[in-house]
Amino acid sequence: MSNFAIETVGLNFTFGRQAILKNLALQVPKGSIYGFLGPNGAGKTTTIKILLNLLKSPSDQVFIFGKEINNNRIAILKRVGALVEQPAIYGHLTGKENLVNRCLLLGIKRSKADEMLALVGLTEAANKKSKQYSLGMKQRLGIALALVSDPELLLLDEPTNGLDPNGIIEIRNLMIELTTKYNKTILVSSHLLAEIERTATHVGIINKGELLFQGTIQELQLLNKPLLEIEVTDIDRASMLIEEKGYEIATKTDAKICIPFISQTESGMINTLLVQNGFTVTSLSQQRKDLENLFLDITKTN
Ligand SMILES: Nc1ncnc2c1ncn2[C@@H]1O[C@H](COP(=O)(O)OP(=O)(O)OP(=O)(O)O)[C@@H](O)[C@H]1O
Repeated sequence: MSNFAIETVGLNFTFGRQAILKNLALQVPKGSIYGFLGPNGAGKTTTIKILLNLLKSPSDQVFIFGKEINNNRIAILKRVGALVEQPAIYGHLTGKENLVNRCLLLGIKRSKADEMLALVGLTEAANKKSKQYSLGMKQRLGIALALVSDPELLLLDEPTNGLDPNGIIEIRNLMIELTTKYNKTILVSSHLLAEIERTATHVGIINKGELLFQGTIQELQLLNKPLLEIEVTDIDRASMLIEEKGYEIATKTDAKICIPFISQTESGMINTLLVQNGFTVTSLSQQRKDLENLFLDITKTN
């Protein structure tokens, strides 16, 4: 029995002559929230469509619950729910009617609709026309629709795109609840490192169709160590002083110096050092790297 809900083995995919996915080896452990991270155009949606057999993969490259996808399409898809691009919602129907429709279609008892509304926090809006829903409510209804058949695996393509901070938190909490309380496995794509870091247990980073990193969130955090950003007068002389004292300069621009963050105490000591040597420190703050800088680090380490 495979411990992976999803496994791709050297997955290659082309659109015409353009290679979109190159030797992709995803391993999504059962019960995980797997953050599938990459910039626009990296190949996330294409991968998700392949995992749903909406795009056909070469044989023996995609396995869901240990079974090859092309040969076990129906059996696999029964166990998978998805939200890809826009959720398929009928705007003229209420949230509840949308869900009841889906229940009838799948031969599932209607009471499941109320259960799903409660799960995604839409009970109060159940009888409102879904075209009047906010974007966040529509996304939650989309997830509820994907959950009607009680799938073990949920594929969510950028579910927080365009949501306000509250909407993002609601989706985040829902994903955590679904894995911890209901034993689901979730693959969620995003182009935002900070967003993935908040929920994922595992991460895969894709760029131009290649998997640059795959591991646990702890392994990613080891790579993504925070920086101390120092805005100070006379940058060149200040950075010489910092280096003389044995600190490594990560980056330097005309406006600021970044060094690896060590501790609050150490940051205070650097501040004192600069001030005592006649520099004016205008800002001292801890920063996380963004996705682009993380890419540079990963490429360097590889
Ligand atoms: N139907 C198609 N025909 C040809 N090329 C396509 C098609 N769909 C996607 N592509 C190309 O495949 C590449 C990967 O696109 P994909 O949508 O998978 O990326 P993504 O990581 O999901 O990015 P985004 O966040 O922008 O959706 C892009 O270069 C895109 O232009």
